[in-house]
Amino acid sequence: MATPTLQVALDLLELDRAVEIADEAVRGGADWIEVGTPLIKSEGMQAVRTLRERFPGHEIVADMKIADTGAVEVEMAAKSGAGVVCILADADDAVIVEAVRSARKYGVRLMADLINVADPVSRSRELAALGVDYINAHVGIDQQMIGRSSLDLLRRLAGEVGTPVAVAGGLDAETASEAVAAGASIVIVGGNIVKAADVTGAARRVREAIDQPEIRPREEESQDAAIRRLFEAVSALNVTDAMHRKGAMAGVVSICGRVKAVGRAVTVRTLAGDWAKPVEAIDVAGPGDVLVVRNEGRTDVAPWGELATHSAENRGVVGIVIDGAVRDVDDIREMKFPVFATATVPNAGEPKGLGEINTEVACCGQEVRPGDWIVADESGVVVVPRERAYEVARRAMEVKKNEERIREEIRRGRTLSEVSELLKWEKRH
Ligand SMILES: O=C([C@H](O)CO)[C@H](O)[C@H](O)COP(=O)(O)O
Repeated sequence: MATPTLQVALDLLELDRAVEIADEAVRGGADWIEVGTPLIKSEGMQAVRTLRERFPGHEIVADMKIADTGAVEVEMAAKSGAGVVCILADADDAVIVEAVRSARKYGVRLMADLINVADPVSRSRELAALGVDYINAHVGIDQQMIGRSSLDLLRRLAGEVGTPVAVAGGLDAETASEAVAAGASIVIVGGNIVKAADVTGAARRVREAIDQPEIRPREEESQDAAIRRLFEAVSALNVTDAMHRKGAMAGVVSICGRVKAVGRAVTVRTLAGDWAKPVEAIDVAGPGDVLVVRNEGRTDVAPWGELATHSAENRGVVGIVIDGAVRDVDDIREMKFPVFATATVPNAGEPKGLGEINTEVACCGQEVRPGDWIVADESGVVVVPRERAYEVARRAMEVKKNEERIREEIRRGRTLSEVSELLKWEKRH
């Protein structure tokens, strides 16, 4: 079998950064350079021309995702220097046929992107018959975030399609190996190379993985375990960024400084200062849960203190969030237990038992339902609706990865404004 091709996908918005990253990726062993769809939308065909000039020895792939006017769009990309042009597999046959005619005329190859195709095997056969050169088993970035897998798609095509098959969608060194073993001849990697601080190192790891595929047995992981693993690896900031800057509680701070809590919410609504329900909730909670207490928003009386914290810790509870005050702060700090509150106050109320456990509560500006996920650290507390938890956790990890490259570019001397291109992307009115 021929050595698989490594295609690096430059899904960036800015050409200078893309050229720099492409250069580093090529040094790590990337063969083909893909001008990603976001880059084409941001910089137009100039991105294809520039990369063609800067990398004369490498194939340039224009990820046009063509949906209409097949001939014209292939012509644009071909005349700008692309050798491979991407079209949506789902485009009408009329578009595909025109794109193929144009590709033949300008001496370029067509890659059909299976993103969102209902019957990938029969569509791939149809596309091959229409003259498409490569099939790309691609699961898009938004689809990856809800758990779709490009390897699953690739495996469905194995042995069914005559044309060379590419694969794209969240691949890294480990999954790139699996992709080659599953029959991919072109392995496309975007984020896991271009977002790395060390792009060359990341590309090299994928290169080695596809040249000498090594399949390690994968451990099964439940969705809950994956959510927890991802949330534990990111910050509360990454999580709110992933939620379009939403979900953060207002005015609640960490009592113990640098601590972190990740878990599902057990909610408590209590009459101000009535500490019976918060303490009873410890027995309702299980290991890995976070108690979220609404104390009517009052800060003059504490429904929580050191003894409750001890009891919660023993039970395996991993954090407490109080829309209200806490006391025994010195003892809690010694315990380094993650307690988040809006205030501290010495006096407790009485255990009268007025309130509810595990009903919806409004806490510091956020609705919290039992089972919602809480991610809390020194910057504050973020609530993630339970039905979106997996997607948000995946997106938060992407935010974190993205920041790795930005941090590296700042370290090299660019300003944050330059890296983020703030002026270019100011909203026009
Ligand atoms: O085609 C892509 C996507 O639709 C954005 O344009 C990506 O290039 C492709 O998914 C590869 O990127 P990663 O999924 O980040 O590896």
